[in-house]
Amino acid sequence: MTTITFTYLPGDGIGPEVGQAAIAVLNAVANKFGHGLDFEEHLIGGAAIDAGLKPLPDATYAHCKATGAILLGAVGGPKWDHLKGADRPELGSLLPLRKNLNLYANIRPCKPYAALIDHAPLKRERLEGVDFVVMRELTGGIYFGDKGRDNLGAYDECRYSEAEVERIAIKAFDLAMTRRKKVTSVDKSNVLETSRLWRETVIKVAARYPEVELEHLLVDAMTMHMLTRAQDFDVILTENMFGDILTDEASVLCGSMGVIPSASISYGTLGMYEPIHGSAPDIAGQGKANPLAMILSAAWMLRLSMGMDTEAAAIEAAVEAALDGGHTTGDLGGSLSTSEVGDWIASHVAH
Ligand SMILES: NC(=O)c1ccc[n+]([C@@H]2O[C@H](COP(=O)([O-])OP(=O)(O)OC[C@H]3O[C@@H](n4cnc5c(N)ncnc54)[C@H](O)[C@@H]3O)[C@@H](O)[C@H]2O)c1
Ligand SMILES: CC(C)[C@H](C(=O)O)[C@@H](O)C(=O)O
Ligand SMILES: [Mg+2]
Repeated sequence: MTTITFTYLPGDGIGPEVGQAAIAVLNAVANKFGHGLDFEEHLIGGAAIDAGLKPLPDATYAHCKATGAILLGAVGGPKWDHLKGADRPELGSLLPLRKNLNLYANIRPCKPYAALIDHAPLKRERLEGVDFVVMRELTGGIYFGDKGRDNLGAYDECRYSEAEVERIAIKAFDLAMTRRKKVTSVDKSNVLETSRLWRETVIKVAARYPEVELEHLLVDAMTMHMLTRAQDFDVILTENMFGDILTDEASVLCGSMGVIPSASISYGTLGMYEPIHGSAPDIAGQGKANPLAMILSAAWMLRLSMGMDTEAAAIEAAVEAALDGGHTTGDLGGSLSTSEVGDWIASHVAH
């Protein structure tokens, strides 16, 4: 018997709500396919702080390292906003987890579901045929530079080494080779030196992939192109902060913040899987959160960390069926609660 083994980090706000829904679906997958399910739940972020621990407790980190497969809800929220630096949930837990596990490649897909196109705020012709993936660099750039306050004010240093740009560019070109063979690299090379290095390095890597078309766009213009000609993109390669911002924008194409999953990977099967959204304090505790991004993140964990393609596809088919049948939360026009959507998808997987 194969066992699905992972570390479960519900975190804060809606994290535990969407997490419960994903666990229900993973239970159904384990039953259906005759697998064992072996996970430990650990504290992270604000929940760890409230328990008198560090934002990333040693036991949490040790378990993540041991399983090498992590399913994370979200961290942070207004309750912990007064905290500074590494005492904050985001800086003290999520970022070190990504950095220390060297999860430098963050993959975020954008493919609007057919069932959502009619509900979308954008016109049908802007959405039909959209299918791109953002390859976001996750362990460098301004998030990880020196930051602080001095007598002049405040500063955040942004650094990239050529090696950091090269390895994420390779991931993007490798992915493009399995898709429509186009990479759009997004930078701010008209102003930033890190972006100039980014562009030079991407051009060097591109020379090794003669079949792949390479396009460069400046990030400000990209925010417009993403809404007006999203069909033109296949793999969008970008640095840490630009990727963060552009993928929240991409959620508008997909119908909601609650539908885009992500995988953070490096080499081998090590991976962390989390929705792109945050802890959504405005809807936390009300059963309103859409669990699809978390459920799809669990599917990616099965596929990428465990090689369970069939099991992942079964979850994705159930998500599609839920959308087709209107079994959704309010953000997608439905009337189900978070747990009801999770249970619907779990029972669809089971049959
Ligand atoms: N990976 C993470 O842990 C992560 C990611 C982003 C933000 N955050 C943190 O979350 C907190 C809140 O940040 P924010 O409000 O800017 O962003 P957010 O993503 O939490 O919420 C933005 C908007 O999207 C909605 N939304 C998000 N997820 C949803 C879902 N599953 N279903 C329906 N609606 C959903 C929210 O209600 C809100 O209106 C902050 O502390 C931030 O640092 C954490
Ligand atoms: C919470 C924050 C540090 C995080 C990021 O910016 O990477 C989040 O916005 C995300 O998209 O995963
Ligand atoms: Mg973000």
